[in-house]
Amino acid sequence: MHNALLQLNDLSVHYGGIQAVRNISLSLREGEHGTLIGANGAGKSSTVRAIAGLQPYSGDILWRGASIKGLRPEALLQRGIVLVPEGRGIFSRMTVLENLQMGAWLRRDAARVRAEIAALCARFPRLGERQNQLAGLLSGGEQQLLALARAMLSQPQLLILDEPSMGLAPIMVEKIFEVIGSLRATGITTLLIEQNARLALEVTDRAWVMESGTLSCEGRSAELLTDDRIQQIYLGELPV
Ligand SMILES: Nc1ncnc2c1ncn2[C@@H]1O[C@H](COP(=O)(O)OP(=O)(O)OP(=O)(O)O)[C@@H](O)[C@H]1O
Repeated sequence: MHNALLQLNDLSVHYGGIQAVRNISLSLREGEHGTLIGANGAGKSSTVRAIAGLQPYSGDILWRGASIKGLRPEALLQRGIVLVPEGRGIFSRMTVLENLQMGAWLRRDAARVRAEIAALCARFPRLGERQNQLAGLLSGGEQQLLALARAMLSQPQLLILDEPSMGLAPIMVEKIFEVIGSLRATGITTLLIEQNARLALEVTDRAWVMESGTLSCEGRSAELLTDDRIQQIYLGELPV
């Protein structure tokens, strides 16, 4: 497809004899917000780990039309491909501030980074107030905010979020989704994996449904929200 920022061509991921992802192809345009939904074990995390260079794969992944197969995670980060992994990947024995600084480790514009950290601490006062505390002492929701703020400091062009609401209280899920929704105004392309399919479909443009390693359905998120089969299986709305 023309103008694709990211394109997966026949992507497969194996773990020994287990094939977790089976020849999937999809593309995401610049500025678009996509979501991968599906049951546990469908292959969503394996797919995004492959995109971020954390998982060997067969098939090909193109970034702005050129293959990025075999590139290390740092090289992909330099291109702007940033993954906030399931479980957040916070450095729990480092302070909140040190975690934020880690997000900018490839950057050379120190003054700008300091200004962006100050702005993020003002935007998320819970982080600002706890700058010098160990990140491991934050609540789950605060850690997720920290993971999002740290990812923003890496200047992502594609921000991949793997289960950002996992294990969070409803009030924090709301807050996290407010932040994810606000990314729409930034021009950053996003790819979201989320158990809460309704929320995921509400904040994205395009969706792919994964089942047993394959893509069983794709379409505009707004259309999938009203699709009977999707409603029954993924939105918990059983027919009467
Ligand atoms: N490191 C691994 N070694 C062996 N099998 C794995 C490994 N990681 C994942 N799998 C298997 O690959 C399949 C896909 O897992 P994956 O985590 O990609 O799915 P998922 O859709 O992200 O599910 P979840 O929401 O549970 O994370 C599952 O059958 C899983 O058990």
